[in-house]
Amino acid sequence: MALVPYERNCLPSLSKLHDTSAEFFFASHHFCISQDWNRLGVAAVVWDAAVVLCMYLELGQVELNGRTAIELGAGTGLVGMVAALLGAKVTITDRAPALDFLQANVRKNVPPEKQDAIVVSELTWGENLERYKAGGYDLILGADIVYLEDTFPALLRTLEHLSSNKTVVLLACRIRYERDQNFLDILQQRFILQEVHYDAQRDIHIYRALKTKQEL
Ligand SMILES: C[S@@+](CC[C@H](N)C(=O)[O-])C[C@H]1O[C@@H](n2cnc3c(N)ncnc32)[C@H](O)[C@@H]1O
Repeated sequence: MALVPYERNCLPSLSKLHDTSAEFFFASHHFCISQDWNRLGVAAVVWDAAVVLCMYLELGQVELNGRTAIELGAGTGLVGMVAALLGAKVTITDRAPALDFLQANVRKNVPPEKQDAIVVSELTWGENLERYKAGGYDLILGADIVYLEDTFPALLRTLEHLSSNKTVVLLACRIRYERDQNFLDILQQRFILQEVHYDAQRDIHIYRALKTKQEL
């Protein structure tokens, strides 16, 4: 059963959707990501936003080496794994039903010497946030996590809880509906928001959010 309801025009192309694996080359490493749309829905396919965020991380414009990062709504965990291979210590999170699949992808794709750089952990937005250190991360990563209006207040609370004044939030988004833009407008009331990248081929925007004014 799908984890969350979906809308037809939100989906990756049907051919990609039913592939049981997807292959990528990032951070000098070959990834073979297992996918299982039929069993787990949105959390078990690699979305274009994840691919574009990995490409952006590879550009080196964000320091990852020795940094602590957390990925929200990680799905297959591709972004978090790439961040770890680029030098970060990463907590890769999603809702409980997605975690076994996510953990299996991490075990399968991350070389043994890098496994210690990754922790897979449950984080449902807005819930039990005290389990995660307030302001405890240098970097917060999210690919295609702005899509369910009901979750927007909880997602905002989560971003606020995890961010310090030095945290960089990177959100890779396809803006499908007015409500997605509304979330960014609300985010902009609490964070300094800037579009830092746009992939025209895949129609994915990357936004950087910072809690307070600082040197960009
Ligand atoms: C469209 S998928 C994106 C997955 C992955 N980031 C990617 O781009 O390939 C949205 C992800 O957000 C997660 N998600 C949805 N609602 C959530 C919530 N309330 N708390 C935590 N994660 C949630 C889903 O389980 C899913 O993995």
